[in-house]
Amino acid sequence: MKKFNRVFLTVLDSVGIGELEDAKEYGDLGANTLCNIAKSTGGLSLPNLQRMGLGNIASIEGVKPTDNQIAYTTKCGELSKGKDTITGHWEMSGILIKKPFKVFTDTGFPKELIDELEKETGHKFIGNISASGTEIIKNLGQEHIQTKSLILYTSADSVLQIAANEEIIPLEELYRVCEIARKITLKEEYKVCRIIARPFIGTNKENFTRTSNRKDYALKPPTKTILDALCEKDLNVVGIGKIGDIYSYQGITKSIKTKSNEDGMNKTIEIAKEGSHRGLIFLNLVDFDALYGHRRDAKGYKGALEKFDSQLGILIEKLKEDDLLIITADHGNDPTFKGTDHTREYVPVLAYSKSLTKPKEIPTLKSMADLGITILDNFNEEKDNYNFEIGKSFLDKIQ
Ligand SMILES: O=P(O)(O)O[C@H]1O[C@H](CO)[C@@H](O)[C@H]1O
Ligand SMILES: [Mn+2]
Ligand SMILES: [Mn+2]
Repeated sequence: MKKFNRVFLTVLDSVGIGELEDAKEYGDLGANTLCNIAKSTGGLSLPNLQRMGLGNIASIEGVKPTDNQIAYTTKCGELSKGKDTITGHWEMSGILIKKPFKVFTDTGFPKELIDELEKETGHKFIGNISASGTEIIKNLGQEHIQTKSLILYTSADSVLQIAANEEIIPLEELYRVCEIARKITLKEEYKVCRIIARPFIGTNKENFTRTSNRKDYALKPPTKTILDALCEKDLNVVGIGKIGDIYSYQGITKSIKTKSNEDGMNKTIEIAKEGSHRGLIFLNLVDFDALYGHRRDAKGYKGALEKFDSQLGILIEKLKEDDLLIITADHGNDPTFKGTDHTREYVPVLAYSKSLTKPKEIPTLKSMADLGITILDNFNEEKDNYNFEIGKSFLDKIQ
């Protein structure tokens, strides 16, 4: 079987491709991030994804199906209970989340938790509701500047987010507060998946802008992941963008921060050019989700997809014969859908290498873990034996 020297796993954060069978349980019937963006904006122009075969996975306005696809294509479901970033990425690395992470969407956080936070950090907190991050800084930013109280909020995800103006609360102080919040919320009754520092700048609600100094403090993966298994084989596992944060730096040999999708792609292209080091280059492009999906900005989302597509052309060109590129997503976030939260969807899968002989459509994958297991399979030697609860390799199908 053909093996690859490096695997580039690229997660287009929130780029779903249609409702999953259980979408109803999530209130997400009808969600389809890619198709609805295309429909509502007069079609997408994605020449590189088109030649890879994206238009063969679903009917996307502007993206034509092709008989000469250059990548293997399919879509992939999610077995875990949840539709957030951590659940999706952890599933890719072999972890099945059976019990959804704790959320405080409808209630806000209990008073006891806020009291403890105030006591331990020496700060006051305002907000404590479920909100869109850009809206809440608009609404409470002025009060925050006047009183120096920190803005605390949640969403439909299992998150406790703390927003503060960088000129009022120095970044290091915000990070310190988030670390304390992380410790407190390790208690079972408060156990949210992530604490997120949400720094912003600006002087009034017209110009408050969040900065790229966002920092996530996630729970540690509960068990060994496929990333750990790769590290144990002395392979490189390079996390680009928020990958490091998502895995609490477990199973990562090198982490590279990024400022934007464009920056993430540029850094990935640089690595592609270098062409050494066996292993996994794991990239997350979060702008799709954070700047456009949650903001319900279909036009902006379209622009980001088209920008990605143009950089993808460069990446494809720079990849070596024995590199494998897999493009996928971690959940949906349909900007034409109600609310401002993620949507329970299939994700696209495109697998490309210069050395592939006859790319075609392959059967739908049941679990995102199939991606991780395929990567592990790629680096596996006969003697190796790993026990992951989920995941089936499709390496034999993409030869
Ligand atoms: O509205 P903002 O702050 O961007 O929040 C979004 O980002 C967080 C983490 O992905 C989630 O809470 C989601 O709702
Ligand atoms: Mn995500
Ligand atoms: Mn999100």
